[in-house]
Amino acid sequence: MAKIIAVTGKGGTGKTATTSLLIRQLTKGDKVVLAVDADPDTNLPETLGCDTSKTIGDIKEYMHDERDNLPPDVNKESILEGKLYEILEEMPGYDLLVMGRPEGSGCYCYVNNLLRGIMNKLVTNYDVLIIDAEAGLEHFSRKIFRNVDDLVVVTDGSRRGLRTAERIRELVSELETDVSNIYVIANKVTDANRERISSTAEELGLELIGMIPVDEMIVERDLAGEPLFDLPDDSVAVQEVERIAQKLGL
Ligand SMILES: Nc1ncnc2c1ncn2[C@@H]1O[C@H](COP(=O)(O)OP(=O)(O)OP(=O)(O)O)[C@@H](O)[C@H]1O
Repeated sequence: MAKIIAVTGKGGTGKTATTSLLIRQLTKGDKVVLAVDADPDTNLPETLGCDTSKTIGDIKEYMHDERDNLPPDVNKESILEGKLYEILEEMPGYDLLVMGRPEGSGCYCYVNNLLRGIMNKLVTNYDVLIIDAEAGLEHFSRKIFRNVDDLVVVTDGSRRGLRTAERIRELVSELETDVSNIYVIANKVTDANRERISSTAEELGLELIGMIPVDEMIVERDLAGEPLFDLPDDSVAVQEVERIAQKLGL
């Protein structure tokens, strides 16, 4: 069974940057990795340097629209499965799937039910599934992913950010998804706020598994519109993510 890690956090905290650096780290090992961009903003492919435009959202739309036009004797599940494999991007060291746009109006229960079955089957091909999840965790509520081993909440170092992490922890107990562990990563940490972050996290009972410093290399790449995936090994963010990956048993 694949280990499932979901990375979440408020927009702008560095959730996507952190996810892509965790994927970068995973490609250094010999695990078979599936990365899923489940954030409708869809920034992960760009951050990874992957030029993809095909999404699960498009397939869902197709199945939703064509459901009544498909001959009754065709197996809808195999059509959906075939389409899913068509959009599965094979990257060096990992595969990538993009969830894409949110559903249109109408009921998607039928498509989602099919999709859930196929995803559960697909996941068995991998050692690790890493999901860039949206802050509100809607996909989890829709139970596409039933069990998550590690939910990693990325936050900035502010007290408010850490409080958001606390709220996400509360939200998780209301989801119909089983989450085994909840961890917090503080991102864009500076020497000035490092101590304060760890004491606040402790005070709030949050399990802080890493503090990623503000990294000038990330800032430069962001300005130049370059991916973070190929950051050099001496990037301070890369080094901290390496330690975090170890703590996550990756
Ligand atoms: N450790 C870091 N040091 C410097 N800049 C960083 C760091 N982490 C992220 N950033 C920058 O912060 C910005 C937000 O990061 P990112 O896009 O990963 O956030 P996000 O939480 O995924 O937001 P969204 O959901 O809106 O994409 C980007 O410009 C990114 O380059």
